[in-house]
Amino acid sequence: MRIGVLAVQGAFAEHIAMLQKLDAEPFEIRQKRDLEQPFDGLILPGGESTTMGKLLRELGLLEDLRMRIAQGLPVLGTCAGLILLAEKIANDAHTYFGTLPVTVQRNSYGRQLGSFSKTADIKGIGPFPLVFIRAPSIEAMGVGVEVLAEIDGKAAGVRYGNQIGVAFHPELTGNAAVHQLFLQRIEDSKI
Ligand SMILES: NC(=O)CC[C@H](N)C(=O)O
Repeated sequence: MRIGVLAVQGAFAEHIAMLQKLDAEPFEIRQKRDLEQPFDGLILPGGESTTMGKLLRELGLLEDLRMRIAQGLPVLGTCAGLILLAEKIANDAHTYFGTLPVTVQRNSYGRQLGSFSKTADIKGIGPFPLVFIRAPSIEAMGVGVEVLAEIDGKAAGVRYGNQIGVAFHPELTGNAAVHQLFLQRIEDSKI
C-alpha cells in the first residue's frame, strides 16, 4: 500500500519508520512531482502548522491535496496535521485544507506544562499512550464527526469519513496501532 507522507517540515521520518514496520510503502511528498504516481493514503505529520501551510501553498501542493482529500483520499493528520485539516482554527486567521468539520485551538495542551503523555482508550484499539506536544484542542465538531479518543472530557481524536485527525503523536510512541488502524481502514474501503 503506497502512503504519501507530507515531508516539507516536522516529524515525517517517524511516520515513515512506522509505516515501514507495518510493511506499507511510504514515500515523501515534498513537491508536486511526488504526486504523479497513484497512492492509497496520506499522512500529515506534527510540526509547525503555519510553516507547513506556507510551504504547501508555495509548493503548489495545497489545492492538489485538498481536492484529493475532498474526493475521498484517506488521510491521517497528527497534531499540526490535524490543524491543517481543520475547517476552523480559533486562534489563527488562516485555514489550510479545511476539509474536517472541527474547530481547533492551537497550542492548547502543553504550553505551561510542557509535553505530556496520558493513556486513554482509542476506539477500535483500546488503551494507547497519547503524547501531546504543544497540541491543539478540539473545541467544536460538526455533524457526522465521530470521536475516537477523549482526554479530560474533550475529543483528542476524531474521524470524519476518510479523514482521521488526532491531537497527539502516535508516531512517537513505538506503538503502531493507530497506523495499523489507518491502513486497515484503507484496505476495508477498497472492498
Ligand atoms: N506537535 C505539534 O505538531 C504542535 C503543533 C504546533 N504547536 C502548531 O500549532 O502548529
